[in-house]
Amino acid sequence: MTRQENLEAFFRNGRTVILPIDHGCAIPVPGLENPFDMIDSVSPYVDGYVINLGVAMRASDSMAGKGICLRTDVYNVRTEGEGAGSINVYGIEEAEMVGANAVMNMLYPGGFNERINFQEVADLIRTSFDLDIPTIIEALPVGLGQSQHYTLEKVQFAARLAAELGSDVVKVPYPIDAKPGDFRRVTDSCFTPVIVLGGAAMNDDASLLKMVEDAMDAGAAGIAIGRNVWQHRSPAAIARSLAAIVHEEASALEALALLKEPLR
Ligand SMILES: O=C[C@H](O)COP(=O)(O)O
Repeated sequence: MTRQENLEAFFRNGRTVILPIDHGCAIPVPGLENPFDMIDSVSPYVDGYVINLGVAMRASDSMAGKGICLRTDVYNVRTEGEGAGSINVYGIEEAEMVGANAVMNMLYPGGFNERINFQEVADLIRTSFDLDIPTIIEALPVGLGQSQHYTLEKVQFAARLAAELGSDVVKVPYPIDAKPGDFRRVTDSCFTPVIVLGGAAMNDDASLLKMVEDAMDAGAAGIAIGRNVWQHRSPAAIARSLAAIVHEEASALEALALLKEPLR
């Protein structure tokens, strides 16, 4: 497949709903004990998955026709501590080996380890051209779980840095200080598609859906939301509501009402 064809595996009309279930390489994962059951249950509502090599090696039928993004770094928050950064352990060859359509790696501008991290990301992007497998760089100011640093100004810089380094798609947190419309500053200053992650489970459907509505209204190309889906009381129902906002231009209120409708 060409680089563009691989990228298009994740997008429908330029928009995407990706389910990341790669958290087992970084943080405890209550709710994700069986990643394959999770993949089966949300499959009708998502366009792709972010997974680690161990899951990718055991790909299930429900993943057929979906975009597969291989996580290339690892980070154990329990031993390293928050903000310690991650280590790049896999690359483009492993992605090809498991038939992935993209790779994902963290970028931590302002992190204590940024010199090594920037070089690892650059090396990954450079080698991605050898096999035409695109990169989705997850740009987090300072580090994973450092949400106090996820301000509009720092997220805007992080997104731009990822794009400048050559990422095909940039994934960022929704800024903690963004008012409706403010996220446009991030999407306007980033010349790649920008997708939004979810962070720790909010346990607040209305706030989650409003955040996604605001992000999409401000030019986001989609979402890669993990814990707020797979730790939800009904992962399939919340995935359906998120997909309604991203793909059908449902409002947050309509998506909230949809949560009460039975699943097919
Ligand atoms: O790869 C995982 C992402 O960081 C998104 O996951 P999250 O929505 O649980 O933050």
